[in-house]
Amino acid sequence: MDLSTDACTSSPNNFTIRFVISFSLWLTEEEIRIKMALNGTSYTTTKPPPNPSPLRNAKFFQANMRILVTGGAGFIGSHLVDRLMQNEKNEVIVVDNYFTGSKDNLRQWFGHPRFELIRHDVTQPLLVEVDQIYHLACPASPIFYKYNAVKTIKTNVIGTLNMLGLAKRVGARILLTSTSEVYGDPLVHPQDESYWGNVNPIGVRSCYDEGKRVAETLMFDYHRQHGIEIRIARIFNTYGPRMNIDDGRVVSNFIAQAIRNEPLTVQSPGTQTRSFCYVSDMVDGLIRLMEGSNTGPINIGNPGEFTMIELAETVKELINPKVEIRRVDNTPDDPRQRKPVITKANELLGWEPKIKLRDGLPLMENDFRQRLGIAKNT
Ligand SMILES: NC(=O)c1ccc[n+]([C@@H]2O[C@H](COP(=O)([O-])OP(=O)(O)OC[C@H]3O[C@@H](n4cnc5c(N)ncnc54)[C@H](O)[C@@H]3O)[C@@H](O)[C@H]2O)c1
Ligand SMILES: O=C(O)[C@H]1O[C@H](OP(=O)(O)OP(=O)(O)OC[C@H]2O[C@@H](n3ccc(=O)[nH]c3=O)[C@H](O)[C@@H]2O)[C@H](O)[C@@H](O)[C@@H]1O
Repeated sequence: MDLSTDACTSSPNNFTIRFVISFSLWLTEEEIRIKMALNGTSYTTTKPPPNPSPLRNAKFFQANMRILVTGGAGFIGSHLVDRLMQNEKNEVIVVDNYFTGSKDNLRQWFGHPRFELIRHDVTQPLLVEVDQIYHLACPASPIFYKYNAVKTIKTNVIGTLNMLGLAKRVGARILLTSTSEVYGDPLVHPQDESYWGNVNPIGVRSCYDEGKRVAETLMFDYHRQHGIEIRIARIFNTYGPRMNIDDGRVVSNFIAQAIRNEPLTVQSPGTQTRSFCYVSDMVDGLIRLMEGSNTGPINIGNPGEFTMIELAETVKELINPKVEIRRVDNTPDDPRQRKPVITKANELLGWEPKIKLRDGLPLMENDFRQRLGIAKNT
């Protein structure tokens, strides 16, 4: 046993702790943790989950895995639910406050014995018995997350704290959908997970960027301090069917504009870049991350990088060659470039995106045409 825990000697508390560490042959987990902290080493072991609550068996249907999806009525969340529901050993509980999501996205599962939908705001505590938590709840479109900035940061901080508290109580594994926006307006290009970012802490986007950064911090603090099993995905711009038509994000804007024969609004300068991932690839990456053994953070995104002018030209070519491309003002703090390094996702999860932008855009066009009631060639 290493007795050289001399980091602090003055405080009586530390003296007592050292005494206990030195003279106890059977160290409790808490004692080992304190000893490691005094040594300056980090504590990353994972506690076994607590005994399942009797409530875990309260329903007549016994799934192998009970999975909570927060924000499950939203764009990515509803596609994730579809995929999880395909496995008949899964039971899925969705909680959502419908701020940017819609019950319509989950209509196909209403009445299914393995599915439950709860109207709930994650800034309030939640008591359910689950084995896994996919924590997505948070508005994602800049227009919507800026609309009530204080609520956005509460959702990111208090919401994540509540879900971590739930994970701790029931011993569930929790996955956070973080964002490439933790890299801010990156000074390193492309971005890998070791980059700490360049984020404005007091800007109009900070409720989201800094909110997600604190959410990541909370995840790692619960992991180190309480042994919670965590997974963090850093998602890069994702697109696909079910995005809100007037969502404000660039792909949904351009597709809706092209279908309605309205000018495509390229925000200045138009040379800013993004890398767009199709939603089915994203869901595949999230499930692999949850099921794998790595905590992350792991970038999940498609490294194909496009300027906004290139995106507008592609949408024009594929959807409406007659449409005008119009330059409009940008919003503050818009990141100038963004492209993920996905080596970690590839090596640790065996994941890479399959759908190219040119193949994904028409799939989204079909969904938008159906919802807008505008057929092709009219
Ligand atoms: N789509 C992307 O490009 C992208 C990129 C990076 C990160 N993400 C993250 O992925 C997650 C899902 O994004 P999305 O594109 O599906 O967005 P979305 O807006 O479609 O979905 C978010 C869902 O969360 C719900 N929600 C918001 N605040 C809530 C609260 N306080 N309590 C309960 N529910 C709440 C909304 O009603 C909605 O259903 C978000 O956490 C987002 O930050 C998305
Ligand atoms: O993937 C991410 O990490 C983040 O990506 C997006 O944030 P952002 O990239 O700013 O998304 P958009 O609003 O779609 O803007 C992308 C670019 O398109 C431009 N844009 C947007 C809308 C438009 O009509 N025209 C246009 O040129 C913007 O100026 C910006 O440069 C998401 O909305 C965030 O939730 C997410 O976390």
